[in-house]
Amino acid sequence: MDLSVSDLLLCPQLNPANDLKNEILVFDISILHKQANMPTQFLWPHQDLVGSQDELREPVINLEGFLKGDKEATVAAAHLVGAACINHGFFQVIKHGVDVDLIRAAHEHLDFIFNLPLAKKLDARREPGSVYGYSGAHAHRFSSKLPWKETLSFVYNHGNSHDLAVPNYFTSSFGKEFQETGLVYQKYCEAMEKLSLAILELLAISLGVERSHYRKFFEDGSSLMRCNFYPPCKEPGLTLGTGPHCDPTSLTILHQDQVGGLEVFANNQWRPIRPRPDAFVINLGDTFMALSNGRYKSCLHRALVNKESVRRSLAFFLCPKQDKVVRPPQDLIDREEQRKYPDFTWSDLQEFTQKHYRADVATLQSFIHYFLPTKRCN
Ligand SMILES: C=C1C[C@]23C[C@H]1CC[C@H]2[C@]1(C)CCC[C@@](C)(C(=O)O)[C@H]1[C@@H]3C(=O)O
Ligand SMILES: O=C(O)CCC(=O)C(=O)O
Ligand SMILES: [Fe+2]
Repeated sequence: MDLSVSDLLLCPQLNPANDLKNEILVFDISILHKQANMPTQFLWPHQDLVGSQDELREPVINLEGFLKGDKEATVAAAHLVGAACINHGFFQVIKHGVDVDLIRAAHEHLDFIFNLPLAKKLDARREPGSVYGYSGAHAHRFSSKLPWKETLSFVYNHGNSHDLAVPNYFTSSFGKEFQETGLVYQKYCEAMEKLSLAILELLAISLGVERSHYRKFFEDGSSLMRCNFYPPCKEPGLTLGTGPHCDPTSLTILHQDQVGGLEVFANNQWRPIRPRPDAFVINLGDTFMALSNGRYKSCLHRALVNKESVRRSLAFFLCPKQDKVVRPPQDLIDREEQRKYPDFTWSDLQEFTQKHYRADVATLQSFIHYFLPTKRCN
């Protein structure tokens, strides 16, 4: 159900996810590089730009023993995961079992996509209200605080290695010469699904919940894969590659290159994350925070850009099946005094972020406060 303009006007805090007020800017780096000043659409408020050099000392968790079934290693890993998630919802994992050649291929094919002529990329542009497709700075959605990045997002259906949605997306969007790219990302997403379901076991163990509870909740899900391409920027201190936000999704597995720029808000300051070539970055999102009844934190993070080099990251956003009701496990509710969040579906929250609200630091609160009651009225 689309909120009417009057609904949006009644809720001033709602910032329509599509707030275009003037002609659409095209994110064409070959032109933007020649401009003397940063276009105003890319300027961010000072409070979003301040930072520190105090790197976050997040846990870097070795998964080898856990993945081999070692009981002691499993308990130790679950403990480290729990401590990180109570604090800021962010950790890194090493010895994760994902083939290093597959990771390298996923990064190489990312360049094949973003090095295409702009017209070809724009042919695959996201449709309004859809999270899938190519986007240049989200210039077709927003008219201010544009992120200095190009993105490509596509869906991955869990549990079926014969599902051709990913390869078909690439050949239908970019031509049959991208069949290999589609196969690389199909395999990459399968590896992300396997790793995320394993991490969900550690999360369940750390919450004292039946070990397979969350794994079962997500195994028939459809996740979102996103390739991020951050071009160099002449005035990196005036803009952001990705603005401050919590992922509305459940669990994010991110592989970043060695350029650096990812930051997490912890202990009341922005903390740079040191890239590790052998690690995946893991952060919780809003939907998992609700599934933990608020025990674990949705990680507040952002991405900076720099003057010298392109930065690339691969983000796998774990999502449940669209119509699954997001509700904490009963024994967690029984142990807590009260529910922190009402029931909702991922479909409703995703629709909210694509049609009514630009995901930011307060997405879940805004969704529950302004969108759910409206939905319930009909
Ligand atoms: C459900 C989603 C919306 C975004 C992609 C996934 C999970 C992260 C979200 C996002 C990255 C948060 C920051 C703002 C955003 C607009 C972006 O910079 O891309 C968000 C994504 C989106 O709405 O496309
Ligand atoms: O590129 C990064 O390091 C972070 C990107 C991110 O947070 C996102 O795409 O949700
Ligand atoms: Fe994010």
